[in-house]
Amino acid sequence: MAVALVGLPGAGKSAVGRRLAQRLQFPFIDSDDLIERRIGCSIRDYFEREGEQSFRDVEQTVIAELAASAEGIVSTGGGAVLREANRLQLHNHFHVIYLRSSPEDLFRRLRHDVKRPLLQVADPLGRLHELYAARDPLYRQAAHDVVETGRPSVAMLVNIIVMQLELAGVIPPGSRSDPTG
Ligand SMILES: Nc1ncnc2c1ncn2[C@@H]1O[C@H](COP(=O)(O)OP(=O)(O)OP(=O)(O)O)[C@@H](O)[C@H]1O
Ligand SMILES: O=C(O)C1=C[C@@H](O)[C@@H](O)[C@H](O)C1
Ligand SMILES: [Mg+2]
Repeated sequence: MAVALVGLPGAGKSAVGRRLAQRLQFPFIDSDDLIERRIGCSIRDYFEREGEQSFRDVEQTVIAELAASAEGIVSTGGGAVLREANRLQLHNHFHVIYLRSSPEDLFRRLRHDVKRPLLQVADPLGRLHELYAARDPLYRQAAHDVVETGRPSVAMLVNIIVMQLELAGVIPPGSRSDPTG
């Protein structure tokens, strides 16, 4: 069983992915964490030092490795779908869920964030609109399902995804009952 979450920065891939993995008792892997372990520094520092393309090369290697072992819940970096090779790896080896959020929702969640290098600009909302326009079609190409994240809480999103995974036959029926009530 392998599920990958894709979506823009702040869509909830890490937050939802971690809770989903706990609920289903599957391993949770955040591809950004794997990359940071490999490069030995923060992604933000690596962007500044080596540039985005070098980061994307490391990201592609990590995604290919994850696809080869495809297990558990993987939350991907926001730009993981930019390369076609990554979109194919993800689509072919995972059940991919696109957590779709509007630029306005993302801006509300991330306006105080300083960790996401692509948003450290004068007009982060404008930047989110650009990222959304460029990437929404790519997330849809990679994905098997789309989940709207605007209103539901993280806990509600986990319930929605568990239901979708059951309907898609990715997990057996009965996984839906929430042990926390
Ligand atoms: N549905 C939601 N409702 C309210 N807050 C949320 C929701 N989803 C995520 N958040 C909050 O928004 C912030 C960003 O979420 P998260 O780090 O999971 O995003 P991400 O998709 O992993 O981003 P990145 O691509 O940059 O890694 C976190 O503080 C998280 O708790
Ligand atoms: O949206 C992006 O391009 C990125 C999102 C983050 O998850 C990191 O993977 C990195 O900061 C790049
Ligand atoms: Mg994340």
